[in-house]
Amino acid sequence: MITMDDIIREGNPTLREVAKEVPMPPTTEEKKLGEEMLEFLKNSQDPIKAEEMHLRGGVGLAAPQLNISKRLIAVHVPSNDPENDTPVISTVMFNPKILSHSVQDACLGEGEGCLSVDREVPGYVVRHARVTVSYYDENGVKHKRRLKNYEAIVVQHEIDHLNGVMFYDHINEENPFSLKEGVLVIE
Ligand SMILES: CC(C)(C)[C@H](NC(=O)Nc1cc(F)cc(F)c1)C(=O)N(CC(=O)NO)CC1CCCC1
Ligand SMILES: [Zn+2]
Repeated sequence: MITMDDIIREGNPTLREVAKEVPMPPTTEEKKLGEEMLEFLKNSQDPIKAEEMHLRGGVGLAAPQLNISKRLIAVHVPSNDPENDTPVISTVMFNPKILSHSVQDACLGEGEGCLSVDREVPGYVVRHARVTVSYYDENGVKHKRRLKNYEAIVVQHEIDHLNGVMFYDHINEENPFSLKEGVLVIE
């Protein structure tokens, strides 16, 4: 199973590569990788397992972070409502693609971090507020899904990893907390 030791950190050139499309349908090995990535996220959000395995609570993971330069991501975003056990999104996406996006932008009020970045990088990471993504599932079936708010941010953060982009590439160097008119701040 995947642990923090399998996650490469900034400085590893793989994080700056453009990952390769996965031919559909995925091979057994690629399907297994997707499942393990999702399992890592679930484990990382389980207090007992996270403590046992020294995992950072993760909501998304891209294959390049495992030094595998393939266009494959996993996202597991829990519901905000503590009463609700159903995650907002929990899926493996092969060859995810942003088909369209809102004019409106958004950012997380607390900025972003990254499982591959062992330091704080303060500043707003401005992204699209809403996106329509297409992707293939582990059976090679094509899906199209509209995402908004936090889950839209997570998927954009992971797709960035497939293009060699790190969250801090989006932060305004002159003024990390500058925001244009109309940008939605997600708390
Ligand atoms: C870098 C880290 C701080 C671990 C971040 N987690 C997170 O932001 N909060 C979190 C953790 C949980 F377990 C449950 C929960 F609802 C929220 C994260 O997983 N990522 C994913 C990543 O590094 N992918 O490559 C960074 C996030 C920043 C914005 C979107 C993803
Ligand atoms: Zn990341």
